[in-house]
Amino acid sequence: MARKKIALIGAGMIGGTLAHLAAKKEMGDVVLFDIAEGMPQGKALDLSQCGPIEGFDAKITGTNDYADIAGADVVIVTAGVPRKPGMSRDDLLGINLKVMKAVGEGIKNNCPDAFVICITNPLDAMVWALREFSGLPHNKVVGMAGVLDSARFATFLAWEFDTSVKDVNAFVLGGHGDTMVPVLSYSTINGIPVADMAKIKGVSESRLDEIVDRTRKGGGEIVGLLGNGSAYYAPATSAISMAEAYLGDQKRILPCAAHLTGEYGVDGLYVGVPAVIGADGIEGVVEIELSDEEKNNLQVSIDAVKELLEACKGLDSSLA
Ligand SMILES: NC(=O)C1=CN([C@@H]2O[C@H](COP(=O)(O)OP(=O)(O)OC[C@H]3O[C@@H](n4cnc5c(N)ncnc54)[C@H](O)[C@@H]3O)[C@@H](O)[C@H]2O)C=CC1
Ligand SMILES: O=C([O-])CC(=O)C(=O)O
Repeated sequence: MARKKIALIGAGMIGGTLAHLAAKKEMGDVVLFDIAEGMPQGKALDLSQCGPIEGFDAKITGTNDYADIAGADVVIVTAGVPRKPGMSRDDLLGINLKVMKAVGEGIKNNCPDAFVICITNPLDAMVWALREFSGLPHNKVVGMAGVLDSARFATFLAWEFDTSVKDVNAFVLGGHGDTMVPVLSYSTINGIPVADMAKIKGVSESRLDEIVDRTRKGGGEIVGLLGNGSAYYAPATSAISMAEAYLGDQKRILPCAAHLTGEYGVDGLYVGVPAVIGADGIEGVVEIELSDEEKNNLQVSIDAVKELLEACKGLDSSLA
């Protein structure tokens, strides 16, 4: 069987990390695309030279030509600009929307059968715009955020309960902004609801609220610490798990920005929900029961995403 082809659009911090992970896991041959000349070629050369040490068989190439992503099975998009301290993700909308237009056309013209994972921020608006510009089926274009946000939530819960992260199953719904909805009622420590574990361990409700708040602001915390750029190791790892679910037809239920057509009362938007990823891309959305408070919080997050889509339509009339 021929090797799969993974195209990475954007060869910056996340793009380079994605290339390394994809090669190390032998997911397929990797093409790193960027508009910066020389940079993707340089990273590809450097990463290729990990091969003899790590013992992976994967061809890694760098390019500035969209023709080289032809026939890709998976495309992961990180092209664009990250935020700086003091900025919100939404401040990136204008600049990254133009990038999505170019990337969407590149994908449409070269690999229209690919499964496309968008990472560029502001995520829920950019994945929607990328889908519009590329014209690919909605089930083949998805946004990565929920896996990352849930991993942050899980990390903080594991630290609080002094337990292995392997036993924590934490869950975040909604848009990838400060209004995201970490859902404690569906988060467990090896099946034990977090609320029960909190009682056992003497963790107060207000402490759990602090963990929820830290999760919501998890991206900003790292932006503030790095001083230049944003998180990249965990974002890349998250997207790789989604690509693996597709390539391996794993039917994993992963929180991701999926196109909704009525689920959760939402029509025509991309919002973070539990979605099944398999060989057909997004094969379904799982609708879970939420409390009134959780529903209200989700609505706030959905409204924030809607506002961003209106802003996109105002900036690019082809989206209106
Ligand atoms: N969805 C999520 O959970 C997360 C999203 N992000 C977002 O991911 C994006 C990328 O982050 P990093 O890799 O850290 O940024 P980076 O700045 O290191 O890399 C971005 C790359 O995109 C390239 N680029 C710019 N315009 C392009 C175009 N038209 N075509 C192709 N490439 C182009 C740049 O030359 C640069 O190499 C940012 O928008 C960031 O906010 C970051 C972390 C998590
Ligand atoms: O916070 C940012 O700008 C990058 C991002 O989306 C994250 O790390 O969650």
